[in-house]
Amino acid sequence: MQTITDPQLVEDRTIYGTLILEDGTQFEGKSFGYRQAQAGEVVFSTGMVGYPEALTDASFEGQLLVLTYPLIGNYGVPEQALWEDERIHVSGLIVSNYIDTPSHAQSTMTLATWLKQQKVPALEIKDTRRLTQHIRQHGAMLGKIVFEQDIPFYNPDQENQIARVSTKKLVRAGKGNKTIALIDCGAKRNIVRSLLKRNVEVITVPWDYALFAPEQPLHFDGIVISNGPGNPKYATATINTIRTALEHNVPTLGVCMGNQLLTLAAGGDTYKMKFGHRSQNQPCVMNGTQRCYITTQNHGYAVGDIPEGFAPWFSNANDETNEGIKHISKPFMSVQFHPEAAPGPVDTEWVFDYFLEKIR
Ligand SMILES: NC(=O)CC[C@H](N)C(=O)O
Repeated sequence: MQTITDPQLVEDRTIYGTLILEDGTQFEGKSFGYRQAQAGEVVFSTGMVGYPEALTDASFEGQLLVLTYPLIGNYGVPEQALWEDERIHVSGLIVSNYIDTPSHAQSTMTLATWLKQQKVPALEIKDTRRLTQHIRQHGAMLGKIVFEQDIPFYNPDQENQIARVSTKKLVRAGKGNKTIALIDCGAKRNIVRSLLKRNVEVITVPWDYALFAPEQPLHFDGIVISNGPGNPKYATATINTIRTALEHNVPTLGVCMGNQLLTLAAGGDTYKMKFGHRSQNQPCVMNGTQRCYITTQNHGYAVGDIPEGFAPWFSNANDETNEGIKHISKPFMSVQFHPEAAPGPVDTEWVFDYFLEKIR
C-alpha cells in the first residue's frame, strides 16, 4: 500500500494563487511551487538563462523574483554541487510559462519538484511583461503570493539580511602561496571556485568575523568581500573590518555587496535604485576607455558618492550608474557586477587575476 505523506509533492496544476503588490495591483496565476503564502520585495530579472543559479544566489534573500524570459523550467534542475548555495534563497518565483518536461543531461528533477521540496511558492502569471513594466514605472515594490489566506507585506530592507545567510563558521579550502580571507555576506559558490581555480587558499569567514582581533590571529594576504542580500548599511561589523583592512593596506576586492561595503568603509555613500539591475547582459564601460564588458548583475542598491582617494572604475552603459571603484594608488578595488558570472558571461573573470596580481 502506498502512503502519500505530503500531498503538495503530488502534481496538481489546478491550484491558483495571486500576486498582490503593495499598491493593490493583482495578478492571478497557476501555482507550480509550494502552496504557502510568502511576502517580500518584488524584483525582475531580464536574463535568458541561469534560473538554478539565480534561485540559489543568497543576494535574493527576502525577494520575490520575476523572470521575464518566457520559458522557465525547460532544462530542469542540476545536482546540488552546481547550485550557488545549498538552498533556494528567493522567497517566491513568478514566471510567464512554466515547462514541466525538462530536457537536459544534467537535470536531476523538475523545477516544480525542487520548489515544492524547498517550500517555495511559484506562480505562472502569463503577463510578466505587464508586471515588469509596472515595476519599471513605479519602482521596486513589496508584494505577496497568497493562496486561501492573506498575510502581511514584508520589507526585507528593514532587517539585516546578511546575518541570515552568512556562514556561521570559518571554512578553509584550497592550497597555494597566497591566502585570501573571503568575507561571506552571502557568497555565491562561484566566487570560491573562481579563487581556488587560481591556486590560492581561501578562508571563508562570517560577515561579522573580527579579522583583525589580536585574540584570533589569522594569516591572510588579501580580502575578498562577497555579494549579499539587502541594504549594505546594516553590515556595520563588515564595514568596520574593511576600514581596518584599508588602514593596514591589505589588498581588497569587493564584489557587488562588496562594492557597496568598500564604498561605505572608505567614506562614500550608497543609495537604493528605482528597480536595480538584474540580468546577464548589463553593459559596463571601463572608465577612461572605449571598452564595454557584458556583465552579470543582481543588485538594487548602488554606489552614489565615490570615496576620497578612489576613482570610478566602471559605469553602466544603459544608465551611467557606478559599476565599480578603484583606489588611485593602493590595491583596493571593487565591482558592482559579478566577475564570477554563474550564470552569464565570463568576460570580467580577469578581475580576479588583476586583484591577485596586486598581492605580493
Ligand atoms: N548581489 C549583491 O551583492 C546585491 C547587493 C545588494 N543587496 C543590492 O541589492 O544592491
